[in-house]
Amino acid sequence: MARVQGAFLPFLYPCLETSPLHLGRGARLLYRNKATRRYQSTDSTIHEQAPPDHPLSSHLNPPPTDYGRTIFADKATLTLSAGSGGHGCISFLREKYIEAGPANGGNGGSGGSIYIQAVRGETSLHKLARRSLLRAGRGKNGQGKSKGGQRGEDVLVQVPVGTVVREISRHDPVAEEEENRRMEAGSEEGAEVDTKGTWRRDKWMLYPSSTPSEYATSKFPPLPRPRKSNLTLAQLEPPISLDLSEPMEKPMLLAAGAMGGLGNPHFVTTSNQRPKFATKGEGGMSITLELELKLLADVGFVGMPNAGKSTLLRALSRSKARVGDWAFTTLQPNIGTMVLDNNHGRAQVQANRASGEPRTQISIADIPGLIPNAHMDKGLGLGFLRHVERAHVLAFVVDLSAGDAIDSLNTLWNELGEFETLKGMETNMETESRIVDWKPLGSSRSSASARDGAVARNEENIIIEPSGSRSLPELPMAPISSKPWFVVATKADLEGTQENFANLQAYLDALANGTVKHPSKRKNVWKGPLAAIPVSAIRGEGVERIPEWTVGLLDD
Ligand SMILES: Nc1nc2c(ncn2[C@@H]2O[C@H](COP(=O)(O)OP(=O)(O)OP(=O)(O)O)[C@@H](O)[C@H]2O)c(=O)[nH]1
Ligand SMILES: [Mg+2]
Repeated sequence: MARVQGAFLPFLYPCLETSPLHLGRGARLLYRNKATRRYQSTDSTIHEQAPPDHPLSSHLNPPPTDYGRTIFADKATLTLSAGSGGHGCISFLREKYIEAGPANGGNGGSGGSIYIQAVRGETSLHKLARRSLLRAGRGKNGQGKSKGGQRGEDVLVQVPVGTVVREISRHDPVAEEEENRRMEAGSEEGAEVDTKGTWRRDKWMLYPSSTPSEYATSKFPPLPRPRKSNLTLAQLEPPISLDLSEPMEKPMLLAAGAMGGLGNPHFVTTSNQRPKFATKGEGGMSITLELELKLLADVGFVGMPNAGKSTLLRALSRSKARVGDWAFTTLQPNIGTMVLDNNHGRAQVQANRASGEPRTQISIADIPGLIPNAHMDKGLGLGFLRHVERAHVLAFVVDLSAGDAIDSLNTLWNELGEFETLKGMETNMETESRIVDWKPLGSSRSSASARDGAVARNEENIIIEPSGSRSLPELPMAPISSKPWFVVATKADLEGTQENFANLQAYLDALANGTVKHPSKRKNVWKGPLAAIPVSAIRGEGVERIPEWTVGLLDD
């Protein structure tokens, strides 16, 4: 590898550094503002140990190498596989003086089911996105002495509140078997399906010590109908489409485990008292789901690059978002959680007026910066606004030391307005493409039914297209301009920022009075109290007003 200039090394290759922080242990813990006194270090030698290029290194002014990557995903595609049933057992009673006792094989246990539950405390789908396949346990096989097999283990999928679940496809062996039987019965015009005497490897269990010749001669009864567990009644109707916007007390069943096979006592007849066969367990169903987080955070930060969004997030939460004195330090959204407590570890419970449940924390999304013409794909584009779009409240982070704050605010609003326009156009195009449904001559019926995921019979073959295998439509969202918002004016500690702040405040007052036009140039804008909160995130000053104001907006 070519040698890299020493000065760039810590920035480009943090992992190559011997000491990640250049700092002593005390420096890592130093946390100096009064609102966050809890983490303050007791190490008095701290400033002597800090290197000259980061003389005041702390949680809020960290060197660029001191950061933790947020592992975060707002989408996940997941295949859930319910447990298959255990096989039935072939066994006979054996006791003293009873040489050839009656059949006593137990039934197989049923497979594990899959449940889903929306819970508070989860903020991301990354754990599920990483797994991609979740399997419930298989039922155990039945045993001799009429012992039934054990049930398979259930799986509980816990997702954050605000997750939307949509089904992409499913494979249900029991339903398919039933469909096959129905089609066969239909083709023979109501004649009873005769499966007598046939042996199917996937359905029948055979007595281990029997010889092949015995099977060639032995008679099999008609195959029992595929069995479904009682739990399937509680199963959701396909295709699954859920909007889990409230925390759930009890889990909801997504896929019930399959039934176990029947033991050999089920096949005792007058002609065959000692049947040497049992049935295998049913196959478990599998469902492929798309999970998407509809609500990401309570507050979303919108600001230009280098405005101080990540520093503000660090000041409000224990986030380790990367901070650097250059544009586009943040390349991926950071989600932080601000605990509403009284600085002594006791939760300051605030009633959430909408649902009446207590609010103990606020989640914050910090996204990469926006620059003028971001909607023309300048900078990092507008893709990240997807995350802000899903916040309840927007906080515009404006740097008071970087030119006119009003101009910055207007630029940001302009980009949000353009984002909404682009989205509206996209939605219209999508709707149009759905309305115009091209059908080739003479195949109108087949294409219509294929759209619905039904069975489409072409001339030569049958196409079974899983419903929703095409890309799913975008989630409907409230327009950005209708969200409550406020401004956080940062870097208020720097010289000569007072005047800039005063102008900004006057502008917001004029906006609230209606003397100035809304900067987004949209119609249905949010009309509420507008505030500009001056803070110095790097010193942790003034930030305590942010949770207060946010809670007020969230509850209104
Ligand atoms: N003086 C002063 N400097 C600040 C303040 N807040 C942030 N900074 C500095 O501003 C620079 C940029 O801060 P970041 O938090 O990385 O800014 P950002 O908005 O996240 O930037 P991007 O992620 O690139 O969009 C850093 O050098 C911070 O130390 C503040 O309140 N006062
Ligand atoms: Mg940042």
